[in-house]
Amino acid sequence: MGLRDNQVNKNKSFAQSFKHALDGLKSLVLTERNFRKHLVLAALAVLLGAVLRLSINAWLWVALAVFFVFSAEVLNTVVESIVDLLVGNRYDDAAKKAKDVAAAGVLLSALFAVLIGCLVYIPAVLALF
Ligand SMILES: Nc1ncnc2c1ncn2[C@@H]1O[C@H](COP(=O)(O)OP(=O)(O)OP(=O)(O)O)[C@@H](O)[C@H]1O
Repeated sequence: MGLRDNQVNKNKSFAQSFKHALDGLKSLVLTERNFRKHLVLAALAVLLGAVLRLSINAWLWVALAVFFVFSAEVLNTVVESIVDLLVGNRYDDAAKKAKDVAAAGVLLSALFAVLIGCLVYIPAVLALF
């Protein structure tokens, strides 16, 4: 992934912790296709929100939905990585359950985002007419 510095001991400073968190973000963007799709959709939601001049209350709901989806993607990627580390390419029922449930978390968060999107953007668009 191009992120290896071979460190295996604990971070010694906030700067080091922060750098590794940024490495994680970089890894998400570079390796997770679904995360990139959600990033683009979030950018579009922010753009549309700016055009529609959403209220602060509406922005809070949009932000909650966006970060909920991002968090679910992060958790999904963590689960996939750990499962792959443990079982590799071998089929395993527990591995399937872990990956499927993690994916279900992303699906639930995306449904929540769609719900918030409808509740926030439809009235904002209708208010233009
Ligand atoms: N080792 C395994 N044992 C059993 N089933 C597995 C295993 N690895 C993957 N699967 C099944 O294949 C599906 C896809 O797994 P994969 O690791 O490719 O996820 P992915 O393509 O990264 O998923 P996503 O679309 O969420 O990014 C899993 O949801 C699971 O049902």
